[in-house]
Parts: sequence; C-alpha cells; structure tokens
Amino acid sequence: MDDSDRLKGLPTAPFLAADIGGTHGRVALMCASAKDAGHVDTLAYRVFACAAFPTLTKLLEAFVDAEVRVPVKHCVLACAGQVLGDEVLNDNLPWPIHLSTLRDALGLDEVAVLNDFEALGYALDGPLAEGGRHLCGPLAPSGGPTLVIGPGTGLGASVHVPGVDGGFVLTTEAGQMDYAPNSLREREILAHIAPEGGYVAFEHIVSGPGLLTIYAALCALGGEAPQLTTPEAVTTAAMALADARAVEAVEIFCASLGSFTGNLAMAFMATGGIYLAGGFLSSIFGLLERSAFEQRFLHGRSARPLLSQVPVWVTEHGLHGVQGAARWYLRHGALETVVPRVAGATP
Ligand SMILES: Nc1ncnc2c1ncn2[C@@H]1O[C@H](COP(=O)(O)OP(=O)(O)OP(=O)(O)O)[C@@H](O)[C@H]1O
Repeated sequence: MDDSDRLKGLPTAPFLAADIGGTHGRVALMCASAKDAGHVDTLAYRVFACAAFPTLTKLLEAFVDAEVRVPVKHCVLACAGQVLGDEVLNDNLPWPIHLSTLRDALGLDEVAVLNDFEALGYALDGPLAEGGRHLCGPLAPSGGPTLVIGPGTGLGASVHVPGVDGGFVLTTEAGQMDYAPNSLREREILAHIAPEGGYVAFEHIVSGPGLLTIYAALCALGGEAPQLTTPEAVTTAAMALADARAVEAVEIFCASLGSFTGNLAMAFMATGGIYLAGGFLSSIFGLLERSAFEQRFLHGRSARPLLSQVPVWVTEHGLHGVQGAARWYLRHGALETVVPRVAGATP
C-alpha cells in the first residue's frame, strides 16, 4: 500500500479522535466532511474525567460502548508529552500510555499521535478562532505566525506558521522553560518554592496546579494556614473577593501568563495573533482583563512596538483539540502514523 492508497482509505470511514489532558479526556467520533474538503464532522463527543478510569484504554472503551455503532479502525490521539517508541511520556497524565496495547485492546488498525497543542493549532481556521473573546491589542491580526497557549493541568503552546496548503504547526515544550519572576513578590514566591535555587518550570506557576502553588506560597509567606485546597476554590474566592491571598494569587497567575505569552510572541514574531485556550481562562476572563496581563505581555521599550500590534483572544479549549487532531490526521496522519498494525506482530 503506498501513501496515496493510505490517504484514500482514511477519509471515508469514521474514526476516533481523543484529546487527552492531565484532567480531562475529550473523545469524539469524527469523519471527513462530505461538503467541505479538509474539514471534519463531529458525529459524537464526550468529556471524561481521566482520574475515573484505570487506563486510557478503559476511558476510550467507555466512549465506544456509549457512542459508537459502526466499525472503527483508526484513532488519533492528541496528547501532551513525548512519544518514545511505543510509549507516551507525560508526567501530568494519571497513567502511562502504551500505544500498541491501546491499539490491540480496541481492535484498531492504527493509532496516530500528535501533541495536544499541535492539534489546537490545526483547529485555528475553524471555530477556535471564531469564538474568541478579545483580551488586548488590535481587533484584527496583521498576518504572520499565530500562537495557541493554554494553562490547564500543564502549560501547552504551539505555533501556526502560514503557508501553502494551510501552512503548518510547530509544537513546543514552552511550558517547560524556566520561570522568570518579574516583581519582588514573584521573587519571594520563587524563593519559597525553590529555597536552594534550581529549575522551576513556567508550568509550575502558570497552570491550574500552579495557581494553587502560588496561593499556598503566599499563605506561607504571610504565616497563614491555607484555607483553599483546589485551583477552582482559589478562582471562586478571588472572583467573590472573599480571600485576599486568592485575589493576589490570581493576579500573579495572570501577570505571569502575560510574561510567558509575550516571551513566546517575541520568540516567534506572532503577528498573526494569540489564542489563550486554557481549560479555565474563560471562567476568569473578567479578572484577566483587569489584571496586569497586558502590561506584562507588552514587556519593555524595545519589544513594545511589535507586541502592541499583536491581538490576544481567550477561547474555549473544548472540542477544538479533537477537531484539530482529526484534521491533522486527514492531512498528515496516514503518512506519519506511529503504530500501524503489522500482521501477527505486536511491537
Ligand atoms: N474554574 C477553575 N479555576 C481554576 N482552576 C481550574 C478551574 N477549572 C479547572 N481548573 C484547573 O484546570 C486544570 C484542568 O485544566 P483543563 O480542563 O485544561 O484540563 P486538561 O485539558 O486535562 O489539561 P492539560 O491539557 O493541560 O493536561 C486542573 O488543574 C483544574 O484544577
């Protein structure tokens, strides 16, 4: 079977697309759109709590049992982390992922894998971009690379580079870059988290768990016992102005997200705009708008003329990950599949 045969075989049959994060597994049954070349139709979609399942196989089986009534032979997984041989390595996931085990248990012919934010990058010319709420900068982009950034369980980021045939998406491990404190208060927090110095990733601060880390550090620095135990409780208390430490924690989270976003915008000259697509940013949009995000995003004198030309939107992560993964699969997946079934062999 040559490449063109493989590509011909794929688009007609429904296939599974799953966006697997540290907290949520978003799973869909997809097929190529009959009306719109290069687009996908979503036949069924569900969101699962990863922690409720002992393995990814069980999570996907729950979806298949509930929603799938046709034979499915292909699956594309959008997942943070790195693929090493047969395994996806990601500290944020509740379980290891062994691709051949998954493929065999579900009776699939192929399992393809891409990074979860790479998948979001392939959703940019669809509803991901259309549904965004404007946060700062001009209302329209001037063209050029576009960033998708999302704090969830971790901190993901990818870059869409425009070009022929829809351009391409670069995945990144930007969330693993060293956190750089800006204010004296942030230096105090960093010193509290890493009293001996050493590596602290941006993801350790700018994520759901990171928000709780900031809050706990502020309480410790103030000599208080923390009252709140989840990131959700911190944002709820901050929105209600019910807890001064929670308010400050959300402010520092938003400011640090601004620095991170501006850093990536400078690195990639992201004049095409930026989509913040984290799981919970929409729910704190008002706080984000009133925070130091924009001031920190714009950075200092030399970067400001460039960064002030970059629009930033906040959008839902939601269905876009599975849609982007499905679009990538139809475009590239058959040529870059990680684990095809070889008759009689299990890698
Ligand atoms: N309203 C909220 N306020 C603060 N944090 C929240 C809120 N809702 C969810 N979170 C936190 O966001 C994280 C989950 O984010 P998300 O829904 O994007 O999950 P995910 O897609 O599994 O994450 P990732 O793709 O980064 O692994 C969890 O740490 C959760 O506690």
